[in-house]
Amino acid sequence: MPTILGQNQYGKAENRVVKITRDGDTHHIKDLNVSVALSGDMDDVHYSGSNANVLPTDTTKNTVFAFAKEHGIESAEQFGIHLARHFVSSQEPIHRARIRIEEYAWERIATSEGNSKFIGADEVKHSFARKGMETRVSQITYDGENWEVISGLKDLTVMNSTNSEFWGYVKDKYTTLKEAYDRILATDVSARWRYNWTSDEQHMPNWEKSYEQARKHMLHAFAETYSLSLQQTLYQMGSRIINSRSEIDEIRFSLPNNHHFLVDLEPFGLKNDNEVYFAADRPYGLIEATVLRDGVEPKIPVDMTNL
Ligand SMILES: O=c1[nH]c(=O)c2[nH]c(=O)[nH]c2[nH]1
Repeated sequence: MPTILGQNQYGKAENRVVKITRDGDTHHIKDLNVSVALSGDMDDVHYSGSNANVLPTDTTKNTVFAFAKEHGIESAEQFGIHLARHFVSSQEPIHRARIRIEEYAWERIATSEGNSKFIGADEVKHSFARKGMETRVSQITYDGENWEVISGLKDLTVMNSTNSEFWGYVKDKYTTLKEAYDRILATDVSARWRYNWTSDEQHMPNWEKSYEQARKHMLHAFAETYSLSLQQTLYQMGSRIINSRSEIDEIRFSLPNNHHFLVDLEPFGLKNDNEVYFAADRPYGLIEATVLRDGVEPKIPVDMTNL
């Protein structure tokens, strides 16, 4: 044989598993990206195509999701140890398992007012923002006379682990979506808001405070809205800002609907009680709209991605 097989490994990469643990109405999230790589007696499959030693990569994916239910996710390390031990000890031909895990950190959306039935002391029990992801953006335009200031943010990832439904939609012969009465609502907020300040340089808005307040109102509205659609949540987020910040007249959102699908664990004899989700990255719904102070002209471009 003129060639020989060198190092090899296989498995399912990037299994996006989200586990919600419900402690009464306080929820906890574990959000992992788990990649499995197995190696062992795999000469035959490469040389002759015999799959006799091959545990399918699809099975390694199922194992990740089933283990999230069966063993929980105490820590990424503990979860990885369980998985690696399982593959090596249950499959004779597999001698080595490498589990790589990225963990995405979430923090609770803090609120101050305590003004809603969904709000605890100072944290919402089921609303989270991904740590350290967002970027603040601004665009300043001046023609020698007038200013236009548009500010905003992108990649602010938020999640409600309950208080979201989606049903009553149009159904045609291609509709397969099941109505949802308790789903995860997650999005990466991209928002741009326009200030009505145009010329009086003695009376500029306080940009820092305004940004901080707009962001806060947006997050509170996200957390406090019992959502029947992402469109409804979007409108609530926008109108909360317009109603609380007189210096802002217009806000435009681009909100991907980051789908979380409940994993079917029945084939493994496990019940999935809204605990283990597959976080899909694409395709995603994309919900976009402008919210305006009544009577003002919209000026933020429909396609604001370059803004
Ligand atoms: O909040 C939603 N809005 C939609 O328009 C939509 N469409 C869909 O399939 N799921 C959802 N969710």
